[in-house]
Amino acid sequence: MRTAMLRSVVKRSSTLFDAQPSSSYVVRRGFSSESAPERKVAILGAAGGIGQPLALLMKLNPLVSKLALYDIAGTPGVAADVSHINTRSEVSGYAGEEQIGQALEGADIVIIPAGVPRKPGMTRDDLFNINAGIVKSLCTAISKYCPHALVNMISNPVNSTVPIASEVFKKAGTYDEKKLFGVTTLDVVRAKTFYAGKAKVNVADVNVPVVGGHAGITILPLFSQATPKANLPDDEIKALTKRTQDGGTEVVEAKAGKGSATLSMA
Ligand SMILES: NC(=O)C1=CN([C@@H]2O[C@H](COP(=O)(O)OP(=O)(O)OC[C@H]3O[C@@H](n4cnc5c(N)ncnc54)[C@H](O)[C@@H]3O)[C@@H](O)[C@H]2O)C=CC1
Ligand SMILES: O=C([O-])CC(=O)C(=O)O
Repeated sequence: MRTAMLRSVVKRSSTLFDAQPSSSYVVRRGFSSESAPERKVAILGAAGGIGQPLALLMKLNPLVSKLALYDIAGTPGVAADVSHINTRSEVSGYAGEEQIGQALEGADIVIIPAGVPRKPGMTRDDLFNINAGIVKSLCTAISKYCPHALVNMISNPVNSTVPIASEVFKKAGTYDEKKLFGVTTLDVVRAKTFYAGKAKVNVADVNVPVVGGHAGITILPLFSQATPKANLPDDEIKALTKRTQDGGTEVVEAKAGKGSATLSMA
């Protein structure tokens, strides 16, 4: 899904890498390829639990030519580390609000895992007050510096942060419903894994559509449409549905206060 999205992106110009790097951020040159198109990806919240493995995966993606890693702190170190991987993209680290413009300028895709994660006993909605403000300010910057970028919202509660982003973009006159995504792929990933285990089929062959939102009962895995067909009894379908809906809580509880899903998410 990520690859399909990246393939649909049109090249846009970027001036960032023509400039001399200042001492406050790092620019590391990667290996270039003549034939692959130029595409810049910016990760906002790149020093966090999701941001770091996501930065690694983006660095491994041959469709990415520039990777901008932005966070309030810690990104020069993450950028230095990831930049040593021998793939084509140039990696830059940006820390602090005064550098967000440089991080976003020319970005084709912006991925946002910035914000606080849940602790045991919390719902995703409990994150609203703090994450709403973070998302609002980041989306305001996106409107200003890369208004045409595809925006992938990971920060929770996704059911609310996506509407917040759309309102910010509408106010700025940059809203395009085809370019704003709430990232709920993890629900599909979980539904496939849990179904394969119950149905005793190869997980690589499994497809399970999931519709709705990204919190509790708003997550609707359609196991009736799952393939390969397995004719599981109703009680097993109910249990699979509940486990998929509660998958995030399962990880939050297992991590016991050290955050929520990061690796399966990235
Ligand atoms: N959509 C989904 O499927 C999932 C969403 N999440 C959500 O993703 C978010 C991040 O989770 P983690 O990476 O585990 O948290 P984390 O706390 O490990 O990392 C968050 C990062 O965001 C940064 N940050 C905070 N305010 C910022 C700002 N104004 N600008 C830029 N960066 C800022 C922090 O410095 C930190 O590095 C949480 O809200 C979590 O609930 C988590 C798992 C799955
Ligand atoms: O449950 C959480 O807080 C994180 C999340 O969205 C998930 O793992 O699906």
